[in-house]
Amino acid sequence: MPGLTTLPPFPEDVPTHSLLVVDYHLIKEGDDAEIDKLWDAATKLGFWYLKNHDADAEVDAMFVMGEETMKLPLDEKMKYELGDGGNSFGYKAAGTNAIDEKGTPDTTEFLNVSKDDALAYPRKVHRDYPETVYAHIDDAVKPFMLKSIDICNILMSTLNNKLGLPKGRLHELHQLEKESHCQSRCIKKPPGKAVSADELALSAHTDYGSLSFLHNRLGGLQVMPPGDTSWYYIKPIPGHAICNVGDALAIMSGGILRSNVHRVITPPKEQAAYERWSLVYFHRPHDGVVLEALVNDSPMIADAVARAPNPAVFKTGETADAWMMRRVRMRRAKNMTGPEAWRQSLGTEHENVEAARPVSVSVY
Ligand SMILES: O=C(O)CCC(=O)C(=O)O
Ligand SMILES: [Fe+2]
Repeated sequence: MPGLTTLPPFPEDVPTHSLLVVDYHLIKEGDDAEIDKLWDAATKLGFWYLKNHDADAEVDAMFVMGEETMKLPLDEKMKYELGDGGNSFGYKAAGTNAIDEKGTPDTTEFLNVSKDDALAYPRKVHRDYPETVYAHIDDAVKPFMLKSIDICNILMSTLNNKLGLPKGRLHELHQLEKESHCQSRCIKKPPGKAVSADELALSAHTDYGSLSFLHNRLGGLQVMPPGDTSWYYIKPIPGHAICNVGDALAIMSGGILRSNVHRVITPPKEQAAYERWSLVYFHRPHDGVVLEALVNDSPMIADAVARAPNPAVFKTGETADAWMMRRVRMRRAKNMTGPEAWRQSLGTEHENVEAARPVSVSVY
């Protein structure tokens, strides 16, 4: 099982970025100092470790489900492939996403399960999934989703209050009962070809949605901190999830919350020879929510937008649904017709990466 295999330790001698460690229990209890720490993390880098999340058993069960699914014959998995139209639920085969504007194919497989399909099971909302998903719907998929949703909701409402928004405002835009692109994602990356190669598994991106609740075992995830031009590994720490802010919350908050650019490359040093597994829950606004800064709900947000060098970024005019589908569609290798297609696949990383390092978008 991916979570339990003995893996080489994360090396000490690679450039690593430390993250603040936020204690979920303390956040839930409303501890002021811990809430300030979360605020610091969400506004400065947009990434943090989350400890005491009590989701380890659910995460391990999802890795079992993910491994069983990835072991199915390719032609079976292909029955559930996402396709090239912008759908993000189902199986993403290796080689179907582009990692650059030239259309270089990726090497990672995903299994994305919709929150709507999982929670409505046995009713189908969006699509069917491989039999392994249904075999584990009650012992893995639903428990993982429900736990992740609870955690994201608590973090989000804490940020809601710090942003000076009326109580429950962000919650109104992320209603569980409404259809959304919320999903779990299991990712499998094959062993790297060369120990030293910076082979890209996921090219530089920002996450589409509001909050991501990530679990990985091997290194490979990297961030480019604000104002920096280098990539730094985020060290996986047992029992610590990695959380990050996505574009939707960055936009709604007028840029106060940071959706930081990140990527995944071959795990460092001896870890490169191993399969890399990761698991994410993506918390996203429900379909139909227009992505724009909540300037009428918070003076703090209104002020941030008024001072922004490019306020247009915070009034996209696009719904969460359209935003997601455009970006997913334009990352497909088949649709990658050049720089304009690549640009359309980007979210706020366009601004972040361009500002920090103009060459990195075209390199990766
Ligand atoms: O696999 C990881 O560590 C990160 C995955 C990620 O960034 C994503 O799926 O958006
Ligand atoms: Fe990501």
